[in-house]
Amino acid sequence: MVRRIVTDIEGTTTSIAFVTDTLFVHARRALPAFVRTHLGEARVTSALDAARAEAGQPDLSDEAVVALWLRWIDEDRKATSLKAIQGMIWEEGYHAGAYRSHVYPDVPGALARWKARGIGLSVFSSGSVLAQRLLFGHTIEGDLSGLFDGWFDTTTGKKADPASYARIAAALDAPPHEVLFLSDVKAELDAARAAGLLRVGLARDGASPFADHPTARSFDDIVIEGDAVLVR
Ligand SMILES: CSCCC(=O)C(=O)COP(=O)(O)O
Ligand SMILES: [Mg+2]
Repeated sequence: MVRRIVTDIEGTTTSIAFVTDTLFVHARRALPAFVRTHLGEARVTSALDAARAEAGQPDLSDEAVVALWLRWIDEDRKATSLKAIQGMIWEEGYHAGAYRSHVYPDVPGALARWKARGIGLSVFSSGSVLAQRLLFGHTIEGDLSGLFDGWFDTTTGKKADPASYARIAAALDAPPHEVLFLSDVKAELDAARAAGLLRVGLARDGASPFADHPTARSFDDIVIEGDAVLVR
């Protein structure tokens, strides 16, 4: 029986274009001034220190960390410290009404249907838990954040590491074979399978199907019948 669904965000619930062209562009533009303005706040100090640890360079100045973060944005590095500072910047953007997040049109209905059947819904994304809550709280389809009761980011582990999925299943108090993971990235689907989870790959916007994972073009293609997960 599928008791839990855990979904990725970028490329799965939400277009890659929204994340790269809106969120990453805004974070890149706002980052230097944000760090200057909020320097000394515990959460910013902690993100700066985490970046120094991730870089293995404990003596980096604050300005050097900002430069490093900008480079990591350009390289799409999923560094936990970068994701933490991006979440804080996006919070200001969402609250100022600068943007609302994209979700594919099939997402709200499918999530609501699954939840109504008693399936618990969680998120596993490289974006920080703050960024995840903000994204689903400010979508073009309204506030979807209340549909979820579990939020996991890279503080749980890397998305290509099977141990992360074992940890998530344990945190959700569900055996791995009763947890369905949805993602657009093969390495993540491979890792979820290695940990014993069910999985469906999403091939959005004309992407090629996965060779070795069941593939859906939209959440509406996913049919859950007892123990079985079928793709139409
Ligand atoms: C939580 S919104 C921003 C998502 C993000 O920063 C990112 O890098 C996308 O990662 P995902 O694991 O959702 O593909
Ligand atoms: Mg993704």
